[in-house]
This record gives sequence, structure tokens and C-alpha cells, in this order.
Amino acid sequence: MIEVKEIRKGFGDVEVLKGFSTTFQKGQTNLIIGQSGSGKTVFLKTMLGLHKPDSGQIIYDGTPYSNLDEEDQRDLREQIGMVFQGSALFDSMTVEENIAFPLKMFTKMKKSERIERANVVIDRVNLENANHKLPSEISGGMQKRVAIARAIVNNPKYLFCDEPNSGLDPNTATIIDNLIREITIEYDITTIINTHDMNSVMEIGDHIVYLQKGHLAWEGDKTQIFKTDNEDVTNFVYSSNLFKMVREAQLSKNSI
Ligand SMILES: Nc1ncnc2c1ncn2[C@@H]1O[C@H](COP(=O)(O)OP(=O)(O)OP(=O)(O)O)[C@@H](O)[C@H]1O
Repeated sequence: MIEVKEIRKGFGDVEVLKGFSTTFQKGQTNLIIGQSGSGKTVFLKTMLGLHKPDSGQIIYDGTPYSNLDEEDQRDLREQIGMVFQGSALFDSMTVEENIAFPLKMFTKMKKSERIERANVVIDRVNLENANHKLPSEISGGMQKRVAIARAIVNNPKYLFCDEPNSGLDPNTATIIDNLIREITIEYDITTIINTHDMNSVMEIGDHIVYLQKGHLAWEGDKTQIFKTDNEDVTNFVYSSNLFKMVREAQLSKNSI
């Protein structure tokens, strides 16, 4: 569980996160959504410890990040798996080497142990037969699977995903979303996903936080978001043409 208490972060005179609180439960896919520039990335980076908040606290399973000394902060960061936008794989490493990399960085495992553990997660994300391929030799969807496998190889308690669907076709995006959700439940991870994708909201939105100009303007789940009377959230939800058409069809049906 990650608790956010009255978090504020600014750069110079500009305050980007304007003092809000929320709680991200474990075993749930927690989504952060909002218009471009609303502060989603700054929020994610602040939770990751990459930005120091001006005030407020991020509390990881009861422990405020700001109370930790440098060594404990490092230990905590090792418990965070990260899926970067665009996968960020090492081009010159095979799938297996990419996935085993965090174990080389953060553990004292022998090479044979690292390979064994890497293959457990390779099986989990259904990447069998791709072990010795390079990222350039596999599809975008498979590259995402590698990124997810690399993020969970060290058994993280927390998983942060930045736009995990970007660049994928809708079908593959849904498969990747569901893989993240299954892993979240299976390993009881606190997962936080930064996304623009309304399909993700509908598919895996267990808890959705809507940021607007640095404020937390709304939070709820994937069914509540379609019933909210918050106009900004509704505009965001229906900003895609497809959703707009579905809504208009529903409204005209209701008026008959
Ligand atoms: N390091 C920084 N220094 C100064 N301003 C910053 C910095 N990082 C972000 N900002 C500003 O904070 C605001 C929010 O940016 P952020 O990247 O969090 O938005 P976002 O919601 O993630 O947008 P997008 O959906 O386009 O990625 C923007 O106005 C941005 O210019």
C-alpha cells in the first residue's frame, strides 16, 4: 500500500502538485489519468523518489519515504519495479539478459541462479522460445512482456508503469493490460499506472485518480467513472470520437 498525504511539488514559482492525498492499495491496478500537463509524470517521479516533495509525505507500507536514510531509500527503490514508456530495453542484450539485468545489479545471485529466476518470469509472461532473441527481433507486444518480466524479476512490492500501452495496437494493449493486472493480483503488488488510454481505464481501472492542473479532481473505479457528474472527468472520458459516439447513441436511446 502507498499512502500519499497532502503532497506538494513545484519548480521555481510554478506549483505542479497542489496538495492532495490518496491511497493506492496492493493487489489493485491503480491508474493515474488526466489531461496532458496535469502533473501525472511529476506525481509518478515524486512517488519514485526522483523528485523531492516540497511538503507532504509518501508512505510505503507504513514507512514515510522522507524518514529513510540514503541506504534505506536505496533498499526501498529496489522493491519498485518499473515499466518505462517505450519499454527501454538494452538493444545489445538478449531477452534473457535484459530480464536478468536487475538481479545482476541488485542481488548477489550467481549467474546460474539469475538465469534460472529470469526463466521463471519468462514463462510467466509467456515469452518461451524468445530467450536468446534481441529486442529488435521481437514484436512491440513481446518487448512489453520483456519490460514487465524485467520489472518483476526481483519480486517487487511496488510496480510503476508509465504509459505501458503506448505504441501498441488495441488488441495487444488489452492483453498487456490484463497481464499487468493478473501479475498485480497474483503477487499482491501495489501497481500504479500512468495512462491516457480509456480502454485501460475500462479494462483494469480498479482505482482511478484523475489529476487536473495539479489537483486530485476525482477518484473512483471503472464503473463509477461513467457515472460521475464531474464535467472535466466526463469530458476526458468522452474525448475520443468512439466514446463520444457511444455516448450520443446512449443519450438518444434514453430520450426515445
Ligand atoms: N523538471 C521540471 N522543471 C520544471 N517544470 C516541470 C518539470 N517537470 C515537469 N514540469 C512541468 O510540470 C507540469 C506537469 O508536467 P507532467 O509531465 O507531470 O504532465 P503530464 O500530466 O505527465 O503530461 P503528459 O500527459 O503530456 O505526459 C508541466 O507544466 C511541466 O512543464
